[in-house]
Amino acid sequence: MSKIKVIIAGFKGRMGSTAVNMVLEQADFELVALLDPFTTEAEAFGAPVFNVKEELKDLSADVWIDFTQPSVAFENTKFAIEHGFRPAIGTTGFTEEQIAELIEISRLKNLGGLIAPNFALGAVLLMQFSKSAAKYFPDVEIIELHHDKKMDAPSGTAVKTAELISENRKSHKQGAADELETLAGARGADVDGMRIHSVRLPGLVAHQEVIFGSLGEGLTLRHDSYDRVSFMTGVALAVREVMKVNELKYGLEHFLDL
Ligand SMILES: NC(=O)C1=CN([C@@H]2O[C@H](COP(=O)(O)OP(=O)(O)OC[C@H]3O[C@@H](n4cnc5c(N)ncnc54)[C@H](O)[C@@H]3O)[C@@H](O)[C@H]2O)C=CC1
Ligand SMILES: O=C(O)C1=N[C@H](C(=O)O)C[C@H](O)C1
Repeated sequence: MSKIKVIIAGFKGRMGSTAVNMVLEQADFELVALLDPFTTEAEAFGAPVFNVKEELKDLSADVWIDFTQPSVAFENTKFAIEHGFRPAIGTTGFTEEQIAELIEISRLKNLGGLIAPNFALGAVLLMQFSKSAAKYFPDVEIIELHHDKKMDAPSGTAVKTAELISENRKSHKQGAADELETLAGARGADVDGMRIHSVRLPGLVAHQEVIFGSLGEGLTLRHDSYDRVSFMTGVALAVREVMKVNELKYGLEHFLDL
């Protein structure tokens, strides 16, 4: 059987370098190219290194893994789809409109792919459990906690969690009707009246709590990524699964039996 040929964009970064190790460990994957603007290497890990994506346009490859940064993620994904590379995107910061546009382009191209705000299986379960709990606990706040080099806030995971909760929660403003913020931002970001709070501290990796409150009871769901290796089972799964579908999906749950 032929191997799945993989490109990694952002390979010098925290996630990209972890993904390189994962790809090299898979017998059915072949690393065919690496992309990162901030390196002078011509080759690394047996694969050619590129600094700009346009240099990859004639390459023969199956999957484009992307762990870059929010400001380039949309253009990278569009480029991958337009050149026949199935995207497996971990980079966050997409708008709803951008995701809809990319899905549309993937359908026109009949090309599978995935944008996954979180590849950790435990985080995907946390999001699904939160969606279920919201049916019975409509009052909820999301606290996401990350390392202090993170560029975007709120996290992609928190946004996706809020979207899933919204599917089961009637839109309403939480807290006191006459609540007053005496310090701007004290109540966090507002999504349909539920709140997202972003914590950034050295020492953290990626963590999220979803706190539900009701009459005389509370329910707290929490996931912790202590190490970036936590995301790799999901990335490997995505690389294999994007080969089997014909459009871009949003969320790793599309490839899991939940
Ligand atoms: N979906 C998931 O499970 C996870 C997603 N992430 C997301 O992945 C992204 C990367 O995170 P980190 O690795 O921590 O960041 P990082 O800053 O360590 O790495 C980003 C890398 O991308 C490179 N880069 C920047 N522009 C580029 C371009 N145009 N083409 C190719 N490479 C480019 C940078 O030089 C850097 O080496 C973030 O958006 C983060 O939120 C992070 C962890 C898990
Ligand atoms: O930047 C990170 O580190 C992470 N980003 C993703 C997000 O924004 O949700 C996934 C995970 O939380 C780690």
